[in-house]
Amino acid sequence: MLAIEADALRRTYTSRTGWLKPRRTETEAVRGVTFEVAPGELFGLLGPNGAGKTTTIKMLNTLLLPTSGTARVFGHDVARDPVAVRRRIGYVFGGDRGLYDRLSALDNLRYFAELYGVEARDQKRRIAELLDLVGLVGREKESVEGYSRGMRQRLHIARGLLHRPDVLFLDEPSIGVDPVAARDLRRTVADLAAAGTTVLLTTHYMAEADELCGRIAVIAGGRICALGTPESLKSRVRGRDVLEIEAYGVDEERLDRVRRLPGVRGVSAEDRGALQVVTVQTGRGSAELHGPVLAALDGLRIGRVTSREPSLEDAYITIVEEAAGAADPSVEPAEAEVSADTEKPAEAEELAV
Ligand SMILES: Nc1ncnc2c1ncn2[C@@H]1O[C@H](COP(=O)(O)OP(=O)(O)OP(=O)(O)O)[C@@H](O)[C@H]1O
Repeated sequence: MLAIEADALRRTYTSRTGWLKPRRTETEAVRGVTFEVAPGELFGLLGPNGAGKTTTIKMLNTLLLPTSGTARVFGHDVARDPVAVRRRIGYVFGGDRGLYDRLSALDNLRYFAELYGVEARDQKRRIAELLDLVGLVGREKESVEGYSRGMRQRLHIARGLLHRPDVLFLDEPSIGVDPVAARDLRRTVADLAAAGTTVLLTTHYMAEADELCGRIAVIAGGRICALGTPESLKSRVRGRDVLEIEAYGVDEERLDRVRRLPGVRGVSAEDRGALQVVTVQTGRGSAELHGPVLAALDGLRIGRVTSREPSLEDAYITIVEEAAGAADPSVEPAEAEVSADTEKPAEAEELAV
């Protein structure tokens, strides 16, 4: 049996804007998403801001009703049998919500164990196991107020696992976590999957997705635009070389000049402190493009120039840009079926089972 089956899932949000003349606005957040996750798989959902990742997760974990389409978790339909689904899942989201700061980690876990209906005789052993899994042994009696972000995130994961869920949804777990703590967090997630828990992870950190995920779905504009192993996604940009140029004061005009050069397949720029890093994807063995690219950036102070193999991030940027290019705004997506009972989100923000 599959751990997760999403079949043509759609979700349209309806909101009212304006005070004197209220208007109904519809946002098609998820527009027909289909994928399957096998038991024990570590599956990644990647996509730009507003792509529909959280909405997809909220439909799978029963916090939101789909507008149309179906989803099942270990065979239980999320809309028809939400209680059975909730018994099999845990949900951990990034950020600061969801823990009691004044309480110790131990008391937080005891409280949530009660809430999740963990049998009294199992609680002590289960909490000890989880503190060990997330590396908080020795710190469990300290109040959470004094915890770092990384420690909080690991405590969140322990909380999400108290009732031994078969599937764990991790929505941007490493947001705001420093690199060392993020590495520990990745180890915890990898251990979890190795022990048989199915994990559905969303992240904006490509290196994290590359290291952890067996398969990845890239979602943009509410649709899946690529699905496969990290290697198969990277193979989309295989045969390309990546040129990275550190520069100061990069502007759109110069980037456009680089984009227009023959042999250039993609260009992006990212702020890194006072400078920008311009990433140029070119055909393989295109050392001859170094000169023209630098000439197109003429007038800027240039730092280091390096050439490297494409990464998952390069593949991801290409996939998302191609999807944005392919989306034709003049073509209306198929009609969404908005019915009264799917307009309001389910009340529960916490998953009590
Ligand atoms: N409650 C809501 N009411 C109206 N629109 C919403 C609501 N929640 C999300 N949206 C819209 O739905 C779209 C998808 O949002 P969603 O949060 O699922 O994206 P995401 O991929 O998780 O983004 P991010 O990476 O920024 O978290 C966005 O356009 C967002 O503005």
